[in-house]
This record gives sequence, C-alpha cells and structure tokens, in this order.
Amino acid sequence: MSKALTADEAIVSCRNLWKVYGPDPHRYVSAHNAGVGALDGHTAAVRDLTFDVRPGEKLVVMGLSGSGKSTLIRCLTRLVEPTSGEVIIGGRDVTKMEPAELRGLRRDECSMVFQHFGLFGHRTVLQNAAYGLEIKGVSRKEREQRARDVLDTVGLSGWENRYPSELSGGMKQRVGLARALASDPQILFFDEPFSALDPLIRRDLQDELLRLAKDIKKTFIFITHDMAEALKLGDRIIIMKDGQIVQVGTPEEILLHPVDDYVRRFTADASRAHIVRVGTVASESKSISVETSAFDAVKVLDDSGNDSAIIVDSHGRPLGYINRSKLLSVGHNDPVGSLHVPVPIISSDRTLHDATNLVMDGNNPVAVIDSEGRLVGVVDTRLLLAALVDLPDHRKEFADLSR
Ligand SMILES: Nc1ncnc2c1ncn2[C@@H]1O[C@H](COP(=O)(O)OP(=O)(O)OP(=O)(O)O)[C@@H](O)[C@H]1O
Repeated sequence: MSKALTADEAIVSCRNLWKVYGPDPHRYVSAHNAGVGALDGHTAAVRDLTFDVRPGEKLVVMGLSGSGKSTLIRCLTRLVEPTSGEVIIGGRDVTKMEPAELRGLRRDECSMVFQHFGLFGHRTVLQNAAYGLEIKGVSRKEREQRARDVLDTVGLSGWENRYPSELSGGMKQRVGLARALASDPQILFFDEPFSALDPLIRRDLQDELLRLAKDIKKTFIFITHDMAEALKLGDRIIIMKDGQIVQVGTPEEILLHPVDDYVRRFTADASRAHIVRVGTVASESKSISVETSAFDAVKVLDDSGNDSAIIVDSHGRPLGYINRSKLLSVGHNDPVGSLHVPVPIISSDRTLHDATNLVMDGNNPVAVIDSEGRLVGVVDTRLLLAALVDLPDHRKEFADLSR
C-alpha cells in the first residue's frame, strides 16, 4: 500500500476534507465526529477524505457517477467551498486563503480542463489558448507567442485563427488543454475531459496526455469514471464510493489486490498483461557468484532448498542459469562460471505482455533486473500465467506449487 507522505513531500495534501450539502452541514460533520450518527436531509458528497499528491504525479480519482469526484476536485481550489478540513497546496492551506490569494492560486498555480471544454465561442483558438495569460496581464505579443507554442505542443498549429464552432470535439479539448498549459501551472486538474469524445479520439488524447506528462513534469489530478482510463493514465488511483475513498494504489496494486468486490468489479475487464510489471510478480531467486565452485554451489542449493540458481557477477548482474543436475555432473572444483547456460534478461519495469515471448521461448526462467542491471528475481511460465489470471496471491501460489 502507498505510505502517507510528509507535508514536504506532497504538493497537495487533503486532511479530513468534508463537503456536505443540506441545511446544517457543520452540524452534520460534528455529529459524525461525535459518533452520534448522520443527520437526515443531508448529502455528504465528500466524507472525511485524507490523501496526498506527490509533485509530478498523475493521480486519478475514479468512481461511479455520484461518488463525489467532481465535488472533491472542485473543493481543492474552492470552486466548491469545503464544509471542513484542510487542503494544503504548495505548503499553504487553501481553505484559509483570502479571495485575492485564492484568485492568484487559480490563475498562477492550478489550471482546470473540463469535460465540456469551456471555450469562448466568439474568440479564436489562439485567443482561447491565450485567455489565462490575458487575465494575468501578459502583453499581447508575449501571450500570443506562448499560446502558439502550446497549440503546437497539442498538435493544433495552423488552427490559430479558427473558431471553436469549426473544430471537432477532440480538437476543442486540445484547445482546452493548450489553454490550461499556457499559464504554466504547477498542477493541472482534469474533470472527465475525454468522456464526451469518441473512443478513438479519446485514446489519441489519452496518449497525447501521457506524452505531455513525460515532457512537462506537472502534477495531474484527473477525474474519470472509466477504469481503463484510470489504469492507463494514473501513477496512482483513488477509488471513491459514496464520498469516501475505498482504495488508493498504483494500477498494479488495484489490479492485483482489490480491497473489495466494488473495486474487483471495476478491474474485471482490465488487461493485466499491459499493466502489471514483471518486477511485481517476479519471485526471489537464489543467486550464486560466478567464482563459486560446483561443490559449494550444491551446498548453497541444499541450504536454500532450491534446485537451480542464477549465476551473478561481482555486481549482482545475472550471467546465466545453473541447476543441480548440471552441478553434480562436473568436478567439485569447477567454477560455476564455466557451467551455466545463458539466461534471458528482462527489466523489472517491463509489462507481463513484454515478457511473454521471452518466458514462453525457453524452458528456463527469465532473470529480472533492476535499473542498475542487478538481479531482482526470476519469472517463468507458471508465474506469468498465475499473474495473468485472477490468483489472489500468485507469488505464494507459485511457492506452493514449486514445493
Ligand atoms: N449542489 C449540490 N447540492 C446537493 N447535492 C449535490 C450538489 N452537488 C453534488 N451533490 C451530490 O453530491 C454527490 C456527489 O456528486 P458529484 O457530482 O461530486 O459526484 P461525481 O462522482 O462527480 O458524479 P458524476 O460523475 O456524475 O459527475 C451526489 O450525490 C450529488 O447528487
């Protein structure tokens, strides 16, 4: 599970955030805190939410209609006034900001991209993209140059002088994105920006967003009710139900360890092959240094209860694979370095899909390495298949099978 961040590590922190609609929202929260039950006639759209967002993170908030996503994202910049709790952005409590400071926050640090584009029909694409800068008082020349740059970034060069009515839905959303990017905010909020678009356009824009996110290193807080979109875009996903957080986790954590049936139902159709990383499912492997003699290597296998091991160099980088029968067929003093067979290697951050050919092609395990090239484990056909189908704890399952 994702651990809580300190105030310094988070760019956005929500603490015990509530938004209650009804005649006496504060009394509703007090009643809840005092444990005296819920007051009638109220809707708690956001219920006591606490979470952090890391700088540069793509955080997706996902849930069914009515689960409180829009209310939550609007509470973060007080487009909707929270009932209680704290929202810390860049070290300052947004809930305590005076109107001028709040306007500054919205203008300079946070931008929002909406589902229904929110473009001005009487302004050109260029003027729409430059709108945020105009409000900031940036000179016409400078803002138009910047707007041209961001329009180019989102693939709209050549469309600067058109009007929104001349654009397709996907293009309108690109203008919305350009407008949000133009003022160079630290945080971008997306409220279901692609849900009104056709599936193909939607996929293009998701890919575009991922490409952008790599280049521009902004923090993204993205709302969707589409799990496939959440899994594709999110570094982490918050799953909401009835105003509460049901689960927070990386796409892999959510896919492999859904906390309940509500989450499991969302993930039932997701492609594990394209989301789960090899490093997550790799099992630990015995490693033996290349200098070790065959005799000592057998002792290592005996002690560890394994029948095979990966041979590694002095830096822990995998060189090959060796098994007990091979070790027993040679002289005691032969170094294992002369005996091993080459082992296929895959990086731990590749997906199961990437690993499939390597794993299926040979009889031996595939060595999984970290970014330094060191062995972190092995993956083989059984592990791969166990991870691809819905075994609750595939590593344990593998350990049991291999006994
Ligand atoms: N202004 C309001 N007055 C009363 N209740 C509201 C108001 N706005 C939202 N709600 C209620 O708060 C709950 C959460 O709504 P919200 O729009 O945040 O959910 P959502 O997950 O964003 O849904 P959707 O995907 O349909 O936009 C719902 O029960 C909704 O009816």
